Amino acid sequence: MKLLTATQTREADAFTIKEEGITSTDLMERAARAFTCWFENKFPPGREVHIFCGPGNNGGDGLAVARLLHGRTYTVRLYLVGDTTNASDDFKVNLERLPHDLKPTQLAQQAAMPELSQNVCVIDALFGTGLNRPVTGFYGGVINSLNDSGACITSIDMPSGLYTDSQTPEEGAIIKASYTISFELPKLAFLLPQHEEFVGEWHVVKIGLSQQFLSEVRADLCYTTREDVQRLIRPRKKFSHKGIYGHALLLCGGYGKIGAAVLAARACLRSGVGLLTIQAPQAGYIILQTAVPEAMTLTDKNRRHLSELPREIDKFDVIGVGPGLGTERVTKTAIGQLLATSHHPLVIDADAINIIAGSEKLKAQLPKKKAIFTPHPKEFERLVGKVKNDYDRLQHLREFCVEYQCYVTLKGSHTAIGTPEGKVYFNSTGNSGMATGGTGDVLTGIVTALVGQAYTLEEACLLGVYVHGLAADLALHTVGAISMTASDVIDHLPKAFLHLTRPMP
Ligand SMILES: NC(=O)C1=CN([C@@H]2O[C@H](COP(=O)(O)OP(=O)(O)OC[C@H]3O[C@@H](n4cnc5c(N)ncnc54)[C@H](O)[C@@H]3O)[C@@H](O)[C@H]2O)[C@@H](O)CC1
Ligand SMILES: [K+]
Repeated sequence: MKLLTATQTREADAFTIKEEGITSTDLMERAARAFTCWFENKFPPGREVHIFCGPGNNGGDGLAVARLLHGRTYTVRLYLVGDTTNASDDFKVNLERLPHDLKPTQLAQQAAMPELSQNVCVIDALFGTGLNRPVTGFYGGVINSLNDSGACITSIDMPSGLYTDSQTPEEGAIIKASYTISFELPKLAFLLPQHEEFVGEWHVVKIGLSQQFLSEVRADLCYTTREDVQRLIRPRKKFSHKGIYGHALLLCGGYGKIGAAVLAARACLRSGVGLLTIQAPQAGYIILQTAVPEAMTLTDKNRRHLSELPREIDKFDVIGVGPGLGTERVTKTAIGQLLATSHHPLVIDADAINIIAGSEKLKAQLPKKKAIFTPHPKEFERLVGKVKNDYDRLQHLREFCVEYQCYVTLKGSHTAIGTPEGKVYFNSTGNSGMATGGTGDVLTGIVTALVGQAYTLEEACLLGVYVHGLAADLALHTVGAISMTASDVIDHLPKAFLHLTRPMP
């Protein structure tokens, strides 16, 4: 699914209106109905609902929603905020359409703000995608009062004051919504961690924007949905054998962190790899042979740390490297050797990222279009330097992927996958239970297995990250977020793959 900018959203609206031969007021009515339908399912009738409308079409939505909720036994209080004499045309049409027994209150100064108790619902229809400057002055004061009221705020389309696809200036006030109901598609702003307190829980409601426009519009940012990844999965063939599904090598584990190798290996095996070999320091031999009997284990000459590469390295289809390695000198040398000599696709995680991040020479040796980095935000900063905010991080992500012609899965609540072409895909699965040690090692194992099975690197990133989050979402039902461990995520991989290979409901 593509993510559109505010400008593209306006174009999509206009295209739809033209294509269907409807008026913009008709489209607004559709949006208002879709919002109202969500609202009615969430909040039982009889609730007191205070709706605050700004001067644009977002305010127009608010007026139409007020009319619809008023007709459905909610107690509606309606406020027109600021100067609405130059309001948008559709705002004016919907103002006219208000029933006689629903009289709006004009709010022109801060002192007129109503007292709101904590148990009322507030609908925020001040500004949507048409915001073109930071919200200050009177409107800023209104936003701050709404935030301070403690009432449950539901925002129409956007939390008012938040920019849709760029950094909101510091001085701008922003609504802190409990819920944000977005029309047709999510917005980039929803996917960035720094906006959590403003966006709250977000949902998308469909308003029937033109499918032709959406399929033809150029977008470098996407949001990966179940349909997107289901299209990628290749069913296994009846006459297949283990040789077809790739031989993966994991260079993982160090003294005290052999568990990381166990997790990566178990996840790799649960993700369909044909054969798996692990090269680990001697300290890991018995542990790995016992914990992961399906994998072959090669022992390093070093007792505690990785210090060498396997002799027959050419026979492997993919190499996953990093979890639990440590950054000893011998290990740095081995990683240097790997980048200097091997031509394999590489999945690079944890300490392997840290080692490469510290050396321009190693970065320059990265094989073009053959490396996938799987950093968490701190590891990513080691690669690219300190970032100022989430938009800056995204910019660095795109630049790094283009410069080094590599893939990066930047882990987070909506893991962002950067490609050598400068595209970014945001993931849609996963939950806070994954914020625990070892889940990254699991991702390394999954992505390594998929590359081994000859998925393209982009496909392996998209599918791997999605299925990793999906397994955690399924684990949520049995173990919950607090108790979830990395092993629980592995244990739910079979269900996750089953889920994806079943037809859509
Ligand atoms: N265009 C369409 O056909 C549709 C639009 N829809 C709604 O329309 C919204 C976009 O509407 P608009 O483009 O009219 O924009 P908005 O309603 O988001 O805001 C535009 C108005 O706010 C003013 N404004 C912007 N920034 C301000 C600031 N910082 N302080 C004070 N005033 C400020 C502008 O001068 C303008 O009057 C969407 O978010 C959505 O809610 C939906 O009804 C679906 C259909
Ligand atoms: K809004």
